Amino acid sequence: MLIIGIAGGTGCGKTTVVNQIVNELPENEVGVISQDSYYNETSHLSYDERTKINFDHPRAIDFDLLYDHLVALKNNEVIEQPVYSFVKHNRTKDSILTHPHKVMIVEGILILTNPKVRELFDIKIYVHADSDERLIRRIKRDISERGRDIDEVLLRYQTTLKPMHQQFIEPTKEFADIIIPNNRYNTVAVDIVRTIINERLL
Ligand SMILES: Nc1ncnc2c1ncn2[C@@H]1O[C@H](COP(=O)(O)OP(=O)(O)O)[C@@H](O)[C@H]1O
Ligand SMILES: Nc1ccn([C@@H]2O[C@H](COP(=O)(O)O)[C@@H](O)[C@H]2O)c(=O)n1
Repeated sequence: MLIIGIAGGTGCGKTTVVNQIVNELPENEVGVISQDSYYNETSHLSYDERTKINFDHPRAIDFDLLYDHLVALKNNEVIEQPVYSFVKHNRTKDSILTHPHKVMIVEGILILTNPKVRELFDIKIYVHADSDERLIRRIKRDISERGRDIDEVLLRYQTTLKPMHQQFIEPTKEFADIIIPNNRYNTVAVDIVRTIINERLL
């Protein structure tokens, strides 16, 4: 199994890059794990308390569960990937049966911050987009897809997104084997990554 970690700040285009890679690979050979599925289970908190969580800090993520799931997949076991709701700020009661594949892609803002999880990646990729570009994309996406309004996104950006990006996310660029510049759609970089995957799969 080849495990690829794809990190980068919110709105840099990780999900988009993953989809571009996946679309060009045979369906049965690739599986995707999202770090967002591994936000801590917080049912013991009220909705208001959950809105105050710093979702851009590594301690918001259940890295132990993510690590155990990746090891299980490596051992050819099927896992139950949790499903996360950005509207409820919590895991739902659902899970997705995720089967091991020749290529497993793990994407998320903080996945390169955890040393144990980082060690499991055969290829580490960091997607870069400038902060103004990421903010614009985040505003549009959170309003259209995640039930937020402009004030919520901007407040979160100033109080947590920006400082956490500088403290935890941007520094993980140094762990990357490949950095993809993604201020514009970068089909050349995606082609290169796909070629590397195909070579490793031979
Ligand atoms: N290179 C790009 N240029 C313009 N818009 C992009 C680009 N990559 C992604 N987007 C858009 O930006 C938003 C956030 O992208 P997404 O892939 O969800 O980022 P991430 O997973 O890193 O948060 C989406 O609406 C997506 O369509
Ligand atoms: N309840 C939540 C949980 C997380 N977020 C934000 O999601 C971002 C990570 O997802 P990307 O797809 O953008 O990589 C992260 O910046 C969290 O602030 C949220 O808004 N609400």
